Amino acid sequence: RGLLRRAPPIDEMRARLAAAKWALVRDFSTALRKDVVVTDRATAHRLLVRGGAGGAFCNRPPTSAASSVLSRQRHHNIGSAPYGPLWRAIRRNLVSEVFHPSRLRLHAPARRAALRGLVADLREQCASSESNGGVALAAESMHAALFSLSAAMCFGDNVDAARVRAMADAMEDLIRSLVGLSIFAALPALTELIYRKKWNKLVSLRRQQEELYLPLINVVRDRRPSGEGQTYVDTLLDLLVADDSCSASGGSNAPKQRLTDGELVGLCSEFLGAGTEPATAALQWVMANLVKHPDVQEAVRREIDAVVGEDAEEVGEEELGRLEYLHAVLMEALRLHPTVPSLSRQVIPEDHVVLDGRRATAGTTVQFPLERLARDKTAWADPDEFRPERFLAGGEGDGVSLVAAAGSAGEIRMMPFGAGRRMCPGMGVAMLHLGYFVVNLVREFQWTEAGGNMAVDLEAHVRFLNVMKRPLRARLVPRRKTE
Ligand code: HEM
Repeated sequence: RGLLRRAPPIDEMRARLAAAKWALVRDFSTALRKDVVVTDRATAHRLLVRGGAGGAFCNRPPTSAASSVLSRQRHHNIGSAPYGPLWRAIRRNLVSEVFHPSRLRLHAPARRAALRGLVADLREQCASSESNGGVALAAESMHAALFSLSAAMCFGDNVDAARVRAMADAMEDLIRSLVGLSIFAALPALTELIYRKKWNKLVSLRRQQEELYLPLINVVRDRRPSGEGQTYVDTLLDLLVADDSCSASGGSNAPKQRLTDGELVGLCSEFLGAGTEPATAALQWVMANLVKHPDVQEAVRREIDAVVGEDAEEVGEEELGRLEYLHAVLMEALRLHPTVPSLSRQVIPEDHVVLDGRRATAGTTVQFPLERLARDKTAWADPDEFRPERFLAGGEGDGVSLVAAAGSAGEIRMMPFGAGRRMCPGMGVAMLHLGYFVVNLVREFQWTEAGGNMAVDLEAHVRFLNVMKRPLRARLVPRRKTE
């Protein structure tokens, strides 16, 4: 009886057992992985841009994307696919069919609708919170706006708002679960057996995605072939891909087939997640820095008034190329707060990767920590300071390109979108969305610091992404009258 009384309650014992089991699995996998971290800018350039002599040094370690994990690394999206014909086909489709400038222009109405929705939402929050000084939950509103934009580009702009919200919630749930799931990528069979609960959770999240996405995919399928497809799903339905297992080279003789429903769901999930999450984090970092630096915020406004004029209804996306100071602000925020914390590549037998004078063995994972590389004292003066002027003509960052291979003189000074063949294919559209939202949000509102636990805190929370530890809240004062 005494023993029973002293024993912790059964739930607590279960929790302790689960924690011990988890720690064991995590340690086991860490012990198996061979990680090298590259912090030298010239080495990063040599490896990422020039590749591993012989091979391309273009593979990632197994990822925790749901499709890949649940299929034991057999089904892939762009980010998880091994370097080969499948990756080439689905990446080329995204870059040249969806993100080609002529196609991107077709989504201008969706961008305008997302911006208008965001501005209206922020105005309403200001009005209803007037008693506490117009503090707005900016982070949540930005996420909703960017997610609805990604959903419109993926499925079309007629998806009802409730379903868009359900997809956004499901994505949030998935990302929260992914944080603890890298273990599934490393040791799928073992963890499926002993970490049943997490596995089942992933299965149910994936099922939820299928229930949400497949009816929308079928709507697109049913209305074809009438007219030019404009959505991501349209392009995927047209796509024929070679099976990686049939053709290592991707030659034209390899049999080609349409994507399965499972693959379509995985690719849509990647499009919505990769298209929304890092961009929302980046938008928050930019606006947070503008709250902390009212002089910079004012300078952005002066540039808008000079270039676009005070009376224009909005700053159109075609004006962004003329806003040099705005560009400098975006570059500086991306340098200081790269929203993807680290790039990773995995050495395969064909790669000849030399590190510290020795050839890295196949299986070695090479990490490139982005913030550390971009805050290198030997590359930037006062690297931790937010100073957009450094990117203006004559500044130390003048000419630094986001395509790290271009104009980088054999070293990498920043690469928030990665580098080499696997760099982010969404860079152009991400910069368009960031510029368009920032410039119009600055024009519509005066952004100032809220007090207490609503104050802007630039501390980062680095897990899956590098996000603000305290989501952005700000006191907003509308600057323009509504009609
Ligand atoms: C501010 C926004 C964004 C940031 C900071 C960002 C950053 C990155 C980074 C650092 C990588 C890894 C690159 C490498 O390994 O060299 C990446 C990959 C990727 N990103 Fe983005 N990204 C953003 C927006 C987008 C958007 C809008 C999309 C569109 C759907 C997108 C789709 C992807 C995909 C598919 C990959 C994998 C590429 C591959 O493996 O070939 N990203 N992104």
